[in-house]
Amino acid sequence: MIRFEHVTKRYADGTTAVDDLSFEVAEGELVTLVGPSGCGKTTTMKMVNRLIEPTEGTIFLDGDDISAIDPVELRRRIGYVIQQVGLFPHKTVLENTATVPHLLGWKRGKGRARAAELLDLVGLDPSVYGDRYPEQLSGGQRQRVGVARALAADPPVLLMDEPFGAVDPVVRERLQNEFLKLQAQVRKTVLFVTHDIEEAVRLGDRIAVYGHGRIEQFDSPATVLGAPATPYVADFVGADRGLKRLSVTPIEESDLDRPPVVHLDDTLAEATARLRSEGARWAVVLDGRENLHGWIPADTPADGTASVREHARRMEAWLPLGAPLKQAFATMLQHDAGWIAVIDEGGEGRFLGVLTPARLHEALRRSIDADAQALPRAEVAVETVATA
Ligand SMILES: Nc1ncnc2c1ncn2[C@@H]1O[C@H](COP(=O)(O)OP(=O)(O)OP(=O)(O)O)[C@@H](O)[C@H]1O
Repeated sequence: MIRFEHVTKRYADGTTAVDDLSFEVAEGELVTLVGPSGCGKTTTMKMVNRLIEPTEGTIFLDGDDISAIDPVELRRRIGYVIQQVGLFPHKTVLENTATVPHLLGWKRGKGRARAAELLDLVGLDPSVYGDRYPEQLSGGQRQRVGVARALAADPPVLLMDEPFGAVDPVVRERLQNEFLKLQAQVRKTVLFVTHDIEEAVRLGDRIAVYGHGRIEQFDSPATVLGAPATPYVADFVGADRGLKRLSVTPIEESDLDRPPVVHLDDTLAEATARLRSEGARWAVVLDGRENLHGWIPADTPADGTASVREHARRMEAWLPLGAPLKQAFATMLQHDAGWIAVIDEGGEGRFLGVLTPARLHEALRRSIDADAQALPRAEVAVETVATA
């Protein structure tokens, strides 16, 4: 979709910002460009929409050499989001979002309808925010308008230059999550510039780690973290890359423990007697369709006729299979839970098992070793020290 072939950019003062760069971004792929300040990320990005012209080499968009495409026509195919959102202060949020459809000569009604749809998509209710002016929004809300505006003409390609750089870490993480959900729906081809390795790892399908004017490594987040190609990359991703891996390592079925299970309609006396005989302190409670309901402690006092249903406790700490280990860890902390329930990814809610801190640790170590040994994670044996 976007292809760089031997692209070099030398500025008039002799600075080589980009040096013989070749890489490709596939359709629907999100590639993050990450590296320290001044390494050529923005220059790379601006060459794609011809805000900057390369000194040498060729850039292709969908197979077309962009130097042969009229820049105005080219920019219609490319949404652009930057850190200083650049909203028009005297226009409302809805008008700002409809800017590009307006420029494209869409009928006013159609442009506004599209703008309202997009505001909704980025989590801003158009009936609440549509008539506000940019100064009446928070920084995070302004960034969302910037994203909505870039998507308004439905361009196949999005260029995003530190779009979440100006907001605090909490809002930033929320915007990143929202953007990932949005991207899962719209599947644009995205080049995303950031100097934050955490952000690059969370968002990118692949990451291009920049050194000076060159790409040092172009790989999946897990590979960049697990097997940095050069000492420079290892240094850039940092000594805590084991921790960062938490965000890119999904919960797999083989990571789960299978504790005792009881059902809502079981009698309490039978259920607790069984748990005690198995030496279990608690059990997961499922409904008739094997979906997660909650949990019950083995020492729940049983009076004659009660069923599990009346004494089961709701389980708030759960995640779908495939969620990153980091989220599992955060969920444990948030709910002060010694384990979390893991359910079917498909959204049916079928209970699969539980993840404990020990198993989480093991999954992380296995994931790191798997990369080093180029093996699937489930096949890696790790030695663990028994704590019980
Ligand atoms: N117009 C210009 N004239 C001369 N040199 C420039 C110009 N624009 C950028 N540079 C230089 O080119 C190099 C790459 O700049 P670029 O903006 O692409 O880096 P970056 O990786 O995006 O940095 P940052 O993260 O700080 O935005 C830097 O050394 C910069 O000083």
